[in-house]
Amino acid sequence: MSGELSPIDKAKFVAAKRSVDYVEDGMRVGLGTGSTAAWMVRCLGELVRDDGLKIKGVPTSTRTAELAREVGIEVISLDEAKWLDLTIDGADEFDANLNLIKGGGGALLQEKIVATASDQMVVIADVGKEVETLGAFPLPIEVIPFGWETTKSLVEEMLISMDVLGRDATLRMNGDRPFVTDEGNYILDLHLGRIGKANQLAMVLNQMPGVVENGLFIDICDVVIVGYGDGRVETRDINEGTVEEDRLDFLESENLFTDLQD
Ligand SMILES: O=C(CO)[C@H](O)[C@H](O)COP(=O)(O)O
Repeated sequence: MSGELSPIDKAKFVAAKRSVDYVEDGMRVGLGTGSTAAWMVRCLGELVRDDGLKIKGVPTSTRTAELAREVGIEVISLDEAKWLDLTIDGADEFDANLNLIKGGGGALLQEKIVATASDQMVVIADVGKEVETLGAFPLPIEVIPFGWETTKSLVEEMLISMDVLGRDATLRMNGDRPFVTDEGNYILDLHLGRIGKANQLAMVLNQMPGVVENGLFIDICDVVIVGYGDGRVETRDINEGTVEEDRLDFLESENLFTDLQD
């Protein structure tokens, strides 16, 4: 494949490219899922191939596992790794406290398990994912297929009782069939509009029978690397605030873009 990357893809790419600076020899690294995380996996693969970087990767989905193997990253399971130095993943939304909505790609369960088992979670995102209040992006929850319609009704009732703005839940589809996660579950997308008490909602959702996990990542993320379409990158660190602002030179990276897309 060839051709110009769109500004959003450039933004995703520069965030991904900067994130691999966090990876050191010998690390066990959680590998996220989604288009931004895929750039990061390819960048890591390049470092493994060309610079002899030695890492073990724990993928958060079968898709990411396939890509990681393809680009030459040694893949191990989370149980083999036991604990990770770092996880790098994308997000659908992030706010000023670095709380997130994740699961747009349907991998939220493994993503949350892997991120929680890591010393540090670094999120990579284009600037369009930044929000004042979480909730414009539909909140995914992973549910057991058994009785999913009953679970959906109970979730909707709970949203009414919590006075949440939007109450609609829709079953995520893959063509004319339900989308099925790597764990064999379904996804309900909650169209909330605005999530006032994200922590409370996350806890209530996870207490409901049939709900396996929700896509709110509260107090899990340490750093968000924000990419802009013009190549600028900002690093938002939970402890240090915005610590960095610079630009990745696209001209120098032109071959890399082409390589990565081929
Ligand atoms: O949570 C995720 C997958 O479950 C992704 O990280 C999220 O959907 C962002 O995807 P993209 O980088 O393609 O915009």
